Amino acid sequence: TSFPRVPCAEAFDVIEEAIVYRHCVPPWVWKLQRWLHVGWEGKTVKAEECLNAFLEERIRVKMVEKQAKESSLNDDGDDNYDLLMKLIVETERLMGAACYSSKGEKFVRETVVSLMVAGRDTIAVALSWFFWLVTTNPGVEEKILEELLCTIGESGEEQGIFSSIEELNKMVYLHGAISETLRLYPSVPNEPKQSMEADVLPSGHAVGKNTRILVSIYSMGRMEEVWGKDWMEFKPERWISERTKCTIHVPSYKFAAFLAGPRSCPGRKIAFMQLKNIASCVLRRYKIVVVDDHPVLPLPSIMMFMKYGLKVRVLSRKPENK
Ligand code: HEM
Repeated sequence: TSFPRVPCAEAFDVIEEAIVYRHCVPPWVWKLQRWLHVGWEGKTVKAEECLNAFLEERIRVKMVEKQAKESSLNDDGDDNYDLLMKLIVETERLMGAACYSSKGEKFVRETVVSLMVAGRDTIAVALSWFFWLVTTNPGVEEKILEELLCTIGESGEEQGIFSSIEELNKMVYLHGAISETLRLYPSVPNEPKQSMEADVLPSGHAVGKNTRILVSIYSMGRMEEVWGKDWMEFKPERWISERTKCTIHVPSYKFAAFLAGPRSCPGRKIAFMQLKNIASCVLRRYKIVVVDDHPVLPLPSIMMFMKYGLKVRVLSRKPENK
């Protein structure tokens, strides 16, 4: 069986590929293609129209919801909004209602696209690599399940797993397994940067003005001098202090999956929350078995996609309850 088609998700894939494409051809080529609506750029223009129409509709629905909430006689001042509602409210507050109607909607739509680019495939690819690593290291899977049982007990299943951030924070071993996944298979494997001025790197290498540098986050996670002789091993224990049994703080210049410095990922905490929640919901209910002889290889791209996806069998852990 195959999954249902989701046109806006397909449009999103085309737009993401355009980012890679534009790095591979001279700018005049893709700009001309875009102007003529041909080639990959022709597809991208259509994909943008599809995605924009989807987002405009979602924003319109949210605006109606917001107005209904504001005019409701029972408005109790509850500001427990979802992210999109919050974004609309804040944009309106900062721009003023008049300016919002001309520029605000575009701003909200573009912000949503940025968050989707930043937070969609990064999480999806991290989960693929996580499930592959965990299910091919059964000892790790057992320890995660044990930790889950200690943290939320049997009843957690009905309650939707974690009931608080405190509970989530207790999942130290799972945190280690996710960090270890991102060390070996960072969702963003390479970071291209360009120098604005000539400089000298801490290593002593001179860098000229306007020079392109490719930081390989993938290689940094696999350097013996940084991670030790066992760098190839998938070891969640690496992230846990033997003395305190708590998560060890690893500086972002060593573990660079979320990059370091002022432009590092602001979604890091949300990412860990999502990854921990999804990983434990799935592992608790299902045993994932990777199909024999399925080749698991990274695809050279802006994201650490699996070249052939991850083919698995999903077995219920509690067949008697089904
Ligand atoms: C496993 C998950 C994630 C990883 C590995 C990751 C990694 C990164 C990296 C390496 C960057 C720097 C990109 C660059 O400068 O070229 C970045 C930027 C960013 N990330 Fe994440 N990210 C993840 C999830 C998320 C999520 C869930 C969100 C938000 C919901 C998010 C929001 C952002 C934003 C807004 C930026 C741009 C920051 C800026 O340019 O100043 N990320 N992320």
